[in-house]
Amino acid sequence: MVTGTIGVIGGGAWGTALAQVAAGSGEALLWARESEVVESINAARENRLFLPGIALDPAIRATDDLSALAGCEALLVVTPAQHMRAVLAAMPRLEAPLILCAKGMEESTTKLMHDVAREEQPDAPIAVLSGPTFAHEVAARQPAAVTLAVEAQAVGERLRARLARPWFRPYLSDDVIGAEIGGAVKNVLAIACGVVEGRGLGLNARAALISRGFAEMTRFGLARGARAETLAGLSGLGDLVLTCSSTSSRNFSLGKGLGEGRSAAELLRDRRTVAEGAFTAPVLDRAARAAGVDMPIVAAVCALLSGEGSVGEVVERLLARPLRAEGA
Ligand SMILES: NC(=O)C1=CN([C@@H]2O[C@H](COP(=O)(O)OP(=O)(O)OC[C@H]3O[C@@H](n4cnc5c(N)ncnc54)[C@H](O)[C@@H]3O)[C@@H](O)[C@H]2O)C=CC1
Ligand SMILES: O=C(CO)COP(=O)(O)O
Repeated sequence: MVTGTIGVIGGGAWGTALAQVAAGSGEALLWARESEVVESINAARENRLFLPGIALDPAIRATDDLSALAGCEALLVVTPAQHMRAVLAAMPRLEAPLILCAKGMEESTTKLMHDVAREEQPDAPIAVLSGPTFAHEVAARQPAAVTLAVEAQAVGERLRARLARPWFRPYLSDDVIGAEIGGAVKNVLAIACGVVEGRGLGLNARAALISRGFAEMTRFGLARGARAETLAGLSGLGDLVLTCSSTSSRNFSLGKGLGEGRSAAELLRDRRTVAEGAFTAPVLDRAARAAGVDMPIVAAVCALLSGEGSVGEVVERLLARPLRAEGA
């Protein structure tokens, strides 16, 4: 059983919500880049910048000193995907388990987060925590379930015991690749579903897009070594359904703006919060083409983000694709 302090790297909405989870059975020490986040958590028990209005557990302490987390018994790594490598590289060599929580792929290398973490911290056991979890609901202790994927079962059981709450249920898996691919791909598909909403294309179109998007996720996942059952579980289909259904999703909201005719540049300018799908889309498109995997919805999202076509043209291109068998 992991009984000591859990470190949380990243004081955005999700890092703060996970600190709330970890603080339910011990101390959570959260590192945030922004001094105002550190001050607001320590002085007011609230993250006013990224998770306003939620009272935080007194067992959460915040720090701006990354090295202070080196002695923690396990570390939840919750920076945006593009910043994870730099943050892990800035830490001393770690042996405590790293629980990766970002949903994305590295732009410069097309690598998944566990590959990046292994390169930067080769001695640390790696776990992936992913699933349908809006931060504000988890932080308010509303019921949620996640996939906790770890290759070493004993490590997984220890982490699950430390993180499980009556309202937060981790389901163990050993499919680290599958858990990561689900979370990364669903963000891109959520942008596409937002476009459907913004353009007023209807609920039938959205359901079709979720199903055909899931077929793309499955094709890509299987090509990269994921298991189909993981992709159909909490971290894949579960998170896809959540994120494709609500403006609480930053990715869905971004797509909705695109569907309403606003440009990606305008929508992404001056953002404080992260919409990971905007970074993942071109990387995923590149990786899919390299692997010979057909991902037309992902390609359509890329075209919209890069301004290569209007919403009308991109939708028309998707609908003009040849008709084929459902399983093909
Ligand atoms: N918010 C949510 O409901 C959920 C988010 N996630 C994932 O968690 C990850 C973090 O997202 P959120 O906590 O929502 O972030 P957020 O959008 O609430 O905040 C942005 C975060 O990015 C950090 N950041 C910005 N520039 C940085 C840099 N140069 N180096 C390191 N960090 C930097 C900020 O400090 C802040 O922590 C993402 O991969 C997201 O997909 C996963 C599940 C739920
Ligand atoms: O990953 C999430 C829910 O599981 C959060 O989705 P957004 O990043 O689109 O807000």
